[in-house]
Amino acid sequence: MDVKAAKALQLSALLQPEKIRSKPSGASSLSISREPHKKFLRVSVSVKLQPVRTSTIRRRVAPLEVTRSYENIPASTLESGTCHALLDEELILKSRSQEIDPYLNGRCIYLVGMMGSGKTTVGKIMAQVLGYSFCDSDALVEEEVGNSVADIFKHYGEAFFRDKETEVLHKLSLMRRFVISTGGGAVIRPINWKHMHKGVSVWLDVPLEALAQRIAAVGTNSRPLLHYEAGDAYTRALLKLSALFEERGDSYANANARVSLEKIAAKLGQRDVSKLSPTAIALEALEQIEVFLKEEDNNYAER
Ligand SMILES: Nc1ncnc2c1ncn2[C@@H]1O[C@H](COP(=O)(O)OP(=O)(O)O)[C@@H](O)[C@H]1O
Ligand SMILES: O=C(O)C1=C[C@@H](OP(=O)(O)O)[C@@H](O)[C@H](O)C1
Repeated sequence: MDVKAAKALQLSALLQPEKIRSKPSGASSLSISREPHKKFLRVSVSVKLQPVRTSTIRRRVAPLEVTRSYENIPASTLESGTCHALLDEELILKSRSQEIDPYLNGRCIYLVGMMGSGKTTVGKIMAQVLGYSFCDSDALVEEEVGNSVADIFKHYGEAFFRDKETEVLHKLSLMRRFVISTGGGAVIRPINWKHMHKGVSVWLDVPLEALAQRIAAVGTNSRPLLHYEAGDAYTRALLKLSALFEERGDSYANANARVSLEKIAAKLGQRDVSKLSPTAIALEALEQIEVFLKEEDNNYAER
């Protein structure tokens, strides 16, 4: 074991009671190994915590267990403390997911938002931490039609794609324990909301400039509505995204919870939303879901 790195990764520093509202049960382990070329580390951490009961819902409280392996971490990253932050986030995510689990009661989570808002990236993290399965409604349409989204738009048109999207959302509304990344345009049909309201919906609200940056970086091959023939990628994407948002902004606001990247950045004292990690966004999503679910629970109790 690398002693300097182990010191940098004191487990006690991870157990911040005010953040995770839990206390250690004593079971924790850490192993660190150095890759042969000496620059990279493999870190494996396992922490088991006994949560303190805070919710009003009666439930059995399971211990909180997080096991994470990080491959190819530069030793400098670990020693700088970045690793602490990653592991802290992991524990907080897990704690938050346990907090909302009994209120969710197996209902699916639907992520809505513009193209490139991070529904897939953030959704996978949420599914993992909640012990849910993840699925992407676009991928299900592609599977059913046997073509990529881009080819479906090209050969059959948008209306055909929208019908398939509605069919897929209907099927998903009969399922439990899924985090679903929906297509950016799924919000425009009221019938889709009828399906999505069977679960809990979350709007990932990302400033259009940040979206345009991401789209310009990955290209528009899989996003036919943003396709452009020529010109500056960022400007083209921003123009198209702005036009779409003009039509859809109100529909996204139908979601049960809203995750505003601008608000997260303000909370963290950051100026640039593009610096926010998908994990920090997933954490805010769980917090906003918790707010919605507790309000729903209170309204139910008052009736
Ligand atoms: N928080 C983030 N910071 C930086 N890039 C991100 C973030 N979230 C997603 N991305 C990147 O943006 C692109 C679109 O993300 P994706 O999850 O596919 O969005 P969506 O499913 O909403 O279309 C991907 O290349 C992804 O890696
Ligand atoms: O905004 C839209 O109308 C669309 C978004 C895409 O999904 P992502 O939001 O996952 O890119 C995909 O469903 C299709 O290209 C149409």
